[in-house]
Amino acid sequence: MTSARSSKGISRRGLFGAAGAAVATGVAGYVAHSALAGEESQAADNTGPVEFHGPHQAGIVTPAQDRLHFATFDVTATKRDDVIALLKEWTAAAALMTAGRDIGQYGAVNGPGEAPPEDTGEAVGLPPARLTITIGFGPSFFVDASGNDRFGIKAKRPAALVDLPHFIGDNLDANRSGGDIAVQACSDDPQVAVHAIRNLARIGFGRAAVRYSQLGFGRTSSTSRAQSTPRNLFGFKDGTNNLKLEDTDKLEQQLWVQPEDGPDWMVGGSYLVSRRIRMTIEIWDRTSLGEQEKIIGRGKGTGAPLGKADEFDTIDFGAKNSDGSFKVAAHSHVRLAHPQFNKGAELLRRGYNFVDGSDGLGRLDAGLFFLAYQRDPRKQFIPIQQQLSRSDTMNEYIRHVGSGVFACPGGVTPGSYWGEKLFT
Ligand SMILES: C=CC1=C(C)c2cc3[nH]c(cc4nc(cc5[nH]c(cc1n2)c(C)c5CCC(=O)O)C(CCC(=O)O)=C4C)c(C)c3C=C
Ligand SMILES: [Fe+2]
Repeated sequence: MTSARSSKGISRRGLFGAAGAAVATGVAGYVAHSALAGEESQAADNTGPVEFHGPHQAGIVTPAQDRLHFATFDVTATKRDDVIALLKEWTAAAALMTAGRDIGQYGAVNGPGEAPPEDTGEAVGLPPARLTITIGFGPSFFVDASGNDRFGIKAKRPAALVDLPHFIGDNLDANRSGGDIAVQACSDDPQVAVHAIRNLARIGFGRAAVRYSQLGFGRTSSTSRAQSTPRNLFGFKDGTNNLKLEDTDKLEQQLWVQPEDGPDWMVGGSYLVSRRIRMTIEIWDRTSLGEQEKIIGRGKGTGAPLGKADEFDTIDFGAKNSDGSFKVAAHSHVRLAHPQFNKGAELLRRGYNFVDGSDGLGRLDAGLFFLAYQRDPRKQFIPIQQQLSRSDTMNEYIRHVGSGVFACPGGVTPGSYWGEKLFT
């Protein structure tokens, strides 16, 4: 694997340049459509690359892209050196793919005719479309089920990387939970995100096997104030009161692992909790508008807190209706999840809508693939979810069916590889 393409090779970006006029027309059409709909227009150009290297991994505060392909891997290699080699190869491939290039020396179409191509090819001609690839290590990467040190890194397992406890109502499928390594690929083009996971899986053959993967087709949060707030499958704006990349001080307090937290290899990193949350949307769709708004605690049209007019108005948790009940109900989702009732804890939510066909009983297998980054899950996701699982009136309409927790190290510098500090 080389970082430079061969003189024979054609980069995807090169091909994209040739097709630039057609794509530009598409972008212009999209903006015009948005303006007609009265919506805030998205970033003007979602086709370009996102820098892979930096102090933090891309794909966390990066303005949330529209598409997700998430996968977890079980490491089948048993030797430490094989794992390191895999991480090096994955890092090199991720750097190329996020730059919009084929992987390998010869890419998809320029290699010898006798060998399988190094790159699977379905992204040839596509722009990078803001592809980010983010990696995290699960508890099982450090120790096996018997507590044995798998790769000589047991002592480096962060205290914050706890196994998540059982929450009331959990109905977890082991085949959609856990995993030694998680990879989150996000892009504004679904084929680019799928290509990324597929090629990492291909590189991993014989050393790491896909445990499960999840496609997401629409973001359910905004991670920048420049983005409009999208809607989840309940039809509500989701991501209004999220941590945003502009909140730099808060990100240090709530998102990024600090030197005093340790371990060293996690400084500048963050912990990811993933939850596959099935939504019983057929039942939700028969629930009155008033009840839906009471459950969430916000208006369905505006996204404003109940009793307020605008989406970003401050929530008044003391405001009451004439019957003495709280305008933002005592067991509403936003009240129970708000930092005011969680010792100040916040999350950077980065989830996606999913519909994976139907379940054989005429119900859509649909929901929210919840992804949340944080500085310490023991102080953030766990207590918030304990409170939600006990009292949230939304629980009647959702079921947590998959789960994972991963330590995502700090950013990659040129010449280093994902998790290098964990192995040195
Ligand atoms: C444990 C954390 C959370 C889970 C699990 C969760 C699931 C979940 N949420 C929605 C829809 C909405 N959530 C909203 C706000 C919100 N949710 C959480 C946490 C979890 N949600 C937080 C911390 C917040 C912010 C609360 C606040 O500070 O005001 C909203 C309102 C809009 C917004 O602020 O984003 C909606 C809508 C669904 C459908 C869901 C599971 C399927
Ligand atoms: Fe929520």
